Amino acid sequence: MPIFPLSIHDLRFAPNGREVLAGVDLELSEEGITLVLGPNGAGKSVLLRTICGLIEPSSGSMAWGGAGGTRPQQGVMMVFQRPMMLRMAVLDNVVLGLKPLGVAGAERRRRGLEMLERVGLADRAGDSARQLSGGEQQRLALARAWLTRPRLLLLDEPTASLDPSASAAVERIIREIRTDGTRILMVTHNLGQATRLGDDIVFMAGGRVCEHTPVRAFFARPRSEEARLFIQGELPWRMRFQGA
Ligand SMILES: Nc1ncnc2c1ncn2[C@@H]1O[C@H](COP(=O)(O)OP(=O)(O)OP(=O)(O)O)[C@@H](O)[C@H]1O
Repeated sequence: MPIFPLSIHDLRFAPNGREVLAGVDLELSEEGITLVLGPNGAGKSVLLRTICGLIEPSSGSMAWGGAGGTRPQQGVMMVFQRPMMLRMAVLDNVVLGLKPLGVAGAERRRRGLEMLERVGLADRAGDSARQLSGGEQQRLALARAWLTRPRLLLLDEPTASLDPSASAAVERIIREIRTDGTRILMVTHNLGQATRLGDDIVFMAGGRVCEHTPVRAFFARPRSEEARLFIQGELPWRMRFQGA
């Protein structure tokens, strides 16, 4: 079932009447890494969760694979800032997504071990996943998603609590996943990371997409006033004073 282009139009989410998504318009084509930037509370995580199907929007439309297309049953995965680790071994955790795809036990194990090798966790296959460090758990979570060969991978601040070397390892894996053909939409607060990884930037503020711009142009000449202030480090203050 086709996933791209994904066309999001006037998407709103207003729990208890408070607009968290206030009319998001966004078009995602087939390739690349799109970074979602914006101040705290802009609605970045909610947007990713809505795309993933974890949040039901109040109104608006998402057309998958062209006009009228509905959400595909498979092919969209999300990895969170604090990934979920079941009380099982690393290998059992990494192959979790293969069973619903009908992959048999021995083949699951083979693919799982191969994947752990790719993310540098092969020697930890038999350890308890919950004993891994934060960076190792994030690599495991990415490996688990990657193993299902998603067409679209949603990443919500995957390096937020990691040190620079663990972040660099995660960034390397994200690049490889992209090279492997997965479209990535990722939230980050790290502007350096955005320039290292991103092809384009979606900038959000106040529950809206203010602009969607190629990464170089975004940092050289942001089109929206909100993005300009954000890059200068001023947006959260202005929004507070304006009561936004
Ligand atoms: N499931 C939900 N139901 C109702 N409100 C929610 C839900 N999830 C988040 N919110 C609210 O939506 C607003 C935006 O939250 P969101 O987590 O999307 O912001 P964000 O841009 O990701 O911010 P941050 O950078 O701090 O993570 C917040 O006020 C939050 O409390």
